[in-house]
Amino acid sequence: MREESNDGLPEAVQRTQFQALDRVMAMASFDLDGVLCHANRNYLQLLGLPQDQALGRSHQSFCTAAQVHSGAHAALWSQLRAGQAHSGVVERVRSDGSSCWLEATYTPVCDAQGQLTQILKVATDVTQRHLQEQAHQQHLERLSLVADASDAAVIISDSQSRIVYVNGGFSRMFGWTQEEVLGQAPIALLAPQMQETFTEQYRSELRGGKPVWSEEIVVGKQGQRYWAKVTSNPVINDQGVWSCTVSVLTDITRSKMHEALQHRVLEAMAREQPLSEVLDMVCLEVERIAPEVTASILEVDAQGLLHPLASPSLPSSYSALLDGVAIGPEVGSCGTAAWRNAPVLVTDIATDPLWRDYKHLILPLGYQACWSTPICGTAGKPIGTFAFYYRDATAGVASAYHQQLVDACTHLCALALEREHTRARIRQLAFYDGLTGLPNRSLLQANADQAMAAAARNDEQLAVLFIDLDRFKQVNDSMGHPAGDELLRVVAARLQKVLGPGDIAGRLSGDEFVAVLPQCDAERVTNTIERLQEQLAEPLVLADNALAISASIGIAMFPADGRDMETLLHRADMAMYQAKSSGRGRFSFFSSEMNRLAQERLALENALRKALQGGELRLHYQPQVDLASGQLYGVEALARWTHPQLGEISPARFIPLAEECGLIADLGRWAVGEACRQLAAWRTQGLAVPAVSVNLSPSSFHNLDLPRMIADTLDRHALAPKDLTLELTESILLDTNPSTMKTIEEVHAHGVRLSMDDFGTGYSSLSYLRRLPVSELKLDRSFVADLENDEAARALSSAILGIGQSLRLTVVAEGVETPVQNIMLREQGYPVAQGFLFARPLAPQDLERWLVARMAPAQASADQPVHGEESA
Ligand SMILES: Nc1nc2c(ncn2[C@@H]2O[C@@H]3COP(=O)(O)O[C@H]4[C@@H](O)[C@H](n5cnc6c(=O)[nH]c(N)nc65)O[C@@H]4COP(=O)(O)O[C@H]3[C@H]2O)c(=O)[nH]1
Repeated sequence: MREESNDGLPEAVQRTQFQALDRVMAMASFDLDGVLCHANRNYLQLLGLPQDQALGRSHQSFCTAAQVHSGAHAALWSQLRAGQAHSGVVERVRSDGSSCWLEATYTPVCDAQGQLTQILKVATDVTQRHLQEQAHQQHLERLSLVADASDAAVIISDSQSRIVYVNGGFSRMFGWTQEEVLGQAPIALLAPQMQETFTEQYRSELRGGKPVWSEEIVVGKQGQRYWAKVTSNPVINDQGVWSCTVSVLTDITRSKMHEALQHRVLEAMAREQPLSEVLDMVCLEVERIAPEVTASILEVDAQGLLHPLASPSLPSSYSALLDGVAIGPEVGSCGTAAWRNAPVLVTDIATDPLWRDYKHLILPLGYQACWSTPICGTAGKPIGTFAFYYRDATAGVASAYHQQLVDACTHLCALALEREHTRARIRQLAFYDGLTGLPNRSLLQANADQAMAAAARNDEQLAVLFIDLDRFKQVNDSMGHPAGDELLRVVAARLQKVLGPGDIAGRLSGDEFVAVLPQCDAERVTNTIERLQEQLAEPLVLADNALAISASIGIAMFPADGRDMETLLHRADMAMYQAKSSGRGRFSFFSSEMNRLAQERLALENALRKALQGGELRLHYQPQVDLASGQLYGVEALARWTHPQLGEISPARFIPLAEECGLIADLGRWAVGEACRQLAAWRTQGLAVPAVSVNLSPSSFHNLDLPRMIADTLDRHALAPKDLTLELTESILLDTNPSTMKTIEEVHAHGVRLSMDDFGTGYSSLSYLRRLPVSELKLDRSFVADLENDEAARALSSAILGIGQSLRLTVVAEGVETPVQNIMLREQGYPVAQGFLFARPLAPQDLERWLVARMAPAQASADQPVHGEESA
């Protein structure tokens, strides 16, 4: 190796320096082709080559294949040949193939003429250090990999609480990149709601070298919230100074929600709080954790109908509207979620077709979106729905945080609902008869006790019915027990069909049933029993046999026959035996007087039914007289019944009976038909009867067919609609049946006149006169009776006439008995009157005589009475 003296030092000094370098450094020189020309001992040692094998080798042979192939080697040599030095750590290959790392400087060397002649290389072996650094680097990379792969968010902040590092978990959890958060204070960033005092306390702990643990609600870049477990460890440096803090945040939202909800819900369940309270609490807790939602829980029953269970923050009027709605493919979010058995998210209620039929209920409450998830029972079928309503559809609807809430809640709701179902099932087993589903003896007793206490408080009667099936043993023995069971089930169902909402039914044992009817007198009992016998008599086919069912029924009344259930049951049982002994399908009251009355009433009812079918009913006609001219204005048809044994029965008795036993519509139809027939017959005889009035009770107007029936009848007898007047009573206004008004309007539209009977005795509001299309008022006879002696009656009759006239209605005075009444009414201006003064209700032939007598000019005056019914 040639020595150069280009730095101006004396050659001896230079030599000494070189010798020193030669001792400690590896040195070599290459010609411009890269051939090794000289290598000192250190260099040869480093490469593991003896001098004779080393010299003459190319520089490239000491390089790695990668350096050669990548062109790095060629680039280095181009640089050197261009006269540029190169320094750096380089990897070189030893003779045994292993790698060594050199801290090397390649220096191009020129001769005295400035001509580049060789490349001088000075190097130190840094293999050891390099390997250590490499290992360290790898270690760091692995650490960073671990930190980034972790789900936990890691933050390193300096002693000023400024973020210097965040891992990948942090970015995934909160949405910020490292660059976005560097230099920020972690607490201000993630938990801005925290008080300053918390931050102070936190820093003071860390400064003291203590780790800090806490559980906080933290917020991410998009406002998403987590419940996080935060562990912060201070790092204290060699000088004992707090240099930085490593904080690890773990998402514990799910477990925390479970914990918060579960704890409260399970505690409430353990305290036996009612289901609605438990579920209300779930909703309120959810709304506390996530104030942007309104929670609602609905039940889905076995028939697929929705029932509100809890929605404490929604108006109860809204929930009530959902009660009984059937689930289906387009029934809002909840009905659809239950139908699909999958969550349903509707982000725009106003336009989504699923809400088409329901949006008008919820939009006015300010909600835009609704997300509903089915609550599934152990069988996997939906037993309820859990929904979030959102006022603002843009703010994190159905976010991961909400999903976690839903997961926690649906689980708890399922638990609470199933527990309720189990309890209901236990109650069912303990208190209900397994075969028929009716209350068993214990529940019957409890319910009856309550009903009796109420009856005693309100001074009301109550009936206990002991019902025993006839020939049940025969069915059981001949057709087998399954048929017997089926028969009992059918009887239970038919019994329930007959009873009203406040009535109580139960099965005692075998074929013995009991019914308790609160607020019930003997008449209602008889009606109920008749309906029950009718129901039981409906045809029934069991095991291919047609059966006729009947029951013997005994009745005991509270308080007359006993004041406790035991006594009443015992007496009803005794009465039942009495009924059974008199034949099948009978009933008997425990009290003989009541029994007599009830049996009489039943007999009368059956007789009326027969009378109606067998033509025992007749119509009598009472004339209505035009007071100015004395001419006949019309006749009122009044029903008459002569019983073969009991004789004449007053309409005041048989009309209400016909109402109660459902015969009134038939009676009305018959009366209209008969009155029209008679009017037509008179006209054929040449008798001028201008019109006939027929009384119809309110329930006749329930029949939508009535207008057609009336039109047909008029046609059949070639009568005009104005020939018929229908008399209604003011009680029609209490009738809530939707058909009533429609039927009245139609009859009126056909041209049949309507008359308001007994006017002045009923309702004080006269506004109905505007609603009802009547053309006639009938002044009640009580006013007429008092006319002579009572100033007020006179004033009222005059006022009623005034009302009639101002509404252009004909006013007919009823019950005119004396000439003085007649004169007074005439003076007041009454146009028409009716009463015993003119004639009692007359049989048709008597009316004919009356008319003939009246028409004969020489005969009696208009005020001359004719005694019809007495003379008939
Ligand atoms: N004290 C007295 N009474 C007089 C006088 N003039 C007539 N009357 C009686 O007053 C009643 C008038 O009939 P109403 O007010 O429609 O009252 C009727 C009517 O509401 C009802 N009714 C009668 N026939 C029928 C019918 O075919 N169908 C329906 N639904 N109800 C009927 O039975 C009620 C009673 O009918 P009746 O016993 O026939 O009683 C008749 C008649 O006999 C009088 O000057 N003095």
